[in-house]
Amino acid sequence: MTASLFQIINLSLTYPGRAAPAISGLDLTVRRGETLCLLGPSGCGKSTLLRLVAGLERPTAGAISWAGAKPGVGFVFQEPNLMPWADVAANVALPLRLAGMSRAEAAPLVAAALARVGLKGQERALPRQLSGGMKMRASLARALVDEPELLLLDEPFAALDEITRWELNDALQDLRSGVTILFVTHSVFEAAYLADRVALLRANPGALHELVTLDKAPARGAALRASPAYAQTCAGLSEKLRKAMEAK
Ligand SMILES: Nc1ncnc2c1ncn2[C@@H]1O[C@H](COP(=O)(O)OP(=O)(O)OP(=O)(O)O)[C@@H](O)[C@H]1O
Repeated sequence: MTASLFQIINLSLTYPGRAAPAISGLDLTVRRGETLCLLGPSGCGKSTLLRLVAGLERPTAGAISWAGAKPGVGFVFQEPNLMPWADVAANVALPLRLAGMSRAEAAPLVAAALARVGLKGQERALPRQLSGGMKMRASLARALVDEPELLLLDEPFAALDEITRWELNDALQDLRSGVTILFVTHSVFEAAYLADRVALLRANPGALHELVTLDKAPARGAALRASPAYAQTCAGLSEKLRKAMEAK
C-alpha cells in the first residue's frame, strides 16, 4: 500500500452568489507518486478541485489534510501563459527568480528542466517562435523547475492537435517519476494512457462517482496505444463516464 500524499475529506465548495455547490462532500486519498486523472462532464468541478488542492480557493466545508508538510506545487493550465516578451529561459526561471534566486544560480536548474521536457537548447527562443506543443513544454518546464512534489495539470493539452497531444503525453510519462500528478482531462483516451487511477466525477453537484484503478500498462508509446489492453481500458472508462454523466 503506497503512502498517501494528502487526503481530501468531505470537501465542499459553494461559490459566493451561487445556490448550488460546485463540489459537495468529496472524499479522496491521493497517493504519493501516482498519476491520478480527474475525468467527468463539463461543470462537475474538476478545475475547482485542483484550485482547492493548490490553496487558490478555500473550501466551504471539509478539508485537505497533508500527510506531512505541504509540498511544493506546480500548476499548468490549458493556456501556456508564457510572458511573450521574455525568452524561454526567463519564462522557465520565473518561479526561481520570484523566490529570490539569481539568474546565474537559476541557469543550471532551467537547463535541467528544459532537458526534462525535451526543449534542450531552446533557452533563447521567444514564445512566438515556438509551436503550440513547444510552448506547452516550456510551461511544463516552468512548473517543474523548482522540483515540486505535486504537479497539478488542468487540461494542459486540450488545445493541441492530436499528434502533439500524444507527444506531450509521452513527455509526461517520461518525467513523472518521483512526482505526484493530478491531471484534469475530458479525454478518456488520455486518462487511459496516463493514469494509475481515474477519479470519475459527476455534476450537479460535483461529487466523486467512482474511483477506478487501472492495470499497469504493459507497454508505452505507440505500442501501448495499439494494444488490445489499452482499447479495453478506453472502452471501460467510456462506459463508466457515460454512467457518471447519467447519475443524479
Ligand atoms: N469563480 C467562480 N464563481 C462562480 N462559479 C464558478 C466559478 N468557477 C466555477 N464555477 C462554477 O462551478 C461549477 C464547477 O466548475 P469547474 O470549472 O470547476 O468545472 P469543470 O469540471 O472544471 O468544468 P470544465 O470541464 O467545463 O472545465 C460550474 O457550475 C461553474 O459554473
